[in-house]
Formats: sequence, C-alpha cells, structure tokens
Amino acid sequence: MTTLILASASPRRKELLEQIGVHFSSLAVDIDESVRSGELPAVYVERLACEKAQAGFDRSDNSDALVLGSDTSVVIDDRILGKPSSEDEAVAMLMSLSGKEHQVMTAIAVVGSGIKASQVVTTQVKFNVLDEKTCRQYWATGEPADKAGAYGIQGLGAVFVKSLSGSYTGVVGLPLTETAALLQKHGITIWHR
Ligand SMILES: Cc1cn([C@H]2C[C@H](O)[C@@H](COP(=O)(O)OP(=O)(O)OP(=O)(O)O)O2)c(=O)[nH]c1=O
Repeated sequence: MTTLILASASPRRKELLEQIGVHFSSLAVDIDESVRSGELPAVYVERLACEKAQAGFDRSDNSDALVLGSDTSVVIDDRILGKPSSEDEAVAMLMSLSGKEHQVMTAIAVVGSGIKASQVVTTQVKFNVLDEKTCRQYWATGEPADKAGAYGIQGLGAVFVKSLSGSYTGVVGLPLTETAALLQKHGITIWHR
C-alpha cells in the first residue's frame, strides 16, 4: 500500500484530508512563494503546489511515498492576493474584494517515484459591500493574518460572502472532490475504497 505524505503546515488542509478518511502523515515544507514576473495566477498556484509536493518528496526518506502539496490564492482582476503582511495590507485586500466577484484558485499536486500530476480548481466568490471599520475590526480578531486574500470563509469571514460557485473546500484550502480523485488514481484509499 502506498503511504501518503501531506506537504503542508496548514491545520485546515490536515483537517480536510482527515475528513475524507485518508491515512497520512504531514511534513512542513518551506519554499520561495514569490510570484515570477508576468506569471499568470493559475500558473503560479500550480507551480507552487508542485514545488511543495516535490520539496516534500525530496525531504521524505521514503521513496515509495506519494506526496501531496497544495496552494491557494485569491485573484481579483488578475491580481494575486496572498497572505497579508500587515493590517493595512489586509484592509486594502478586503476593500478591493468589497461588492465584487473574485476567484479563489487552489492547486493540488502529487509527486511520487515516477509520478507528477497536478490540477487547478477555481471557485467564483461574490463579496458583500464592506466598510473599512469592519475590515479593521476583522483584522483585530486575528483570523485574516494567515489566509490568502485576508479572509476565512470557514470562520467569521463567512459573513462577507454573498454567494459562491465552485468548490467550498477549495476555498478553505483543499478541494476534496478533486483531491479524492487524484489520490485514488495513484493508489491511495479514501473512506470507501
Ligand atoms: C480564501 C481562504 C484561504 N484560506 C487559507 C488556505 C491556505 O491555508 C491559506 C493560503 O496559504 P497557502 O500558501 O496556500 O498555504 P499555507 O501556507 O497556509 O500552508 P502550506 O504549508 O500548505 O503552504 O489561506 C482559508 O483558510 N480560508 C479562506 O476562505
């Protein structure tokens, strides 16, 4: 049986993978997350997911393991929003999403011996109109700091979301339908088989 390693430090990704009954271990990887000049958002998230999976495979001492990596970015008008590094940046990100539709792109990638596969899952999210005071109060809760686009749909940030079309779990960080299919294709068992 192939063993699975999740190359991630994200508690959300761990919880999501546990949710579908997959057995795995985790490994934190550190890669350079800078965007290359002219790099398209979908190309960027897919490259990062592949680099995380590859870094996990290189670090693991089990060459029979399959390593899963993932990356999430919020995209508004083709601009990539990663994690905010300050209150002002978070407020600017949230205000740029206010009253508009944006995309959340999450890429998943697997790397194993002779295996390299990846996929990007895009979800459309419409935001309510926000005001700056609310954005500052939201920053003070601590929730936005470690999240792409400075919000968490699974937390207090749920009140900002008017509608969504696509993968809810993809927005949280790991699109479960596509992840289950990718893992099963490479010999990993999920809850039912
Ligand atoms: C939009 C959105 C993002 N996020 C999170 C998902 C990701 O964990 C994070 C984006 O950062 P990532 O760089 O994708 O991942 P990470 O640094 O948290 O973890 P890893 O170790 O796997 O690299 O934003 C939410 O939790 N909820 C949301 O609604």
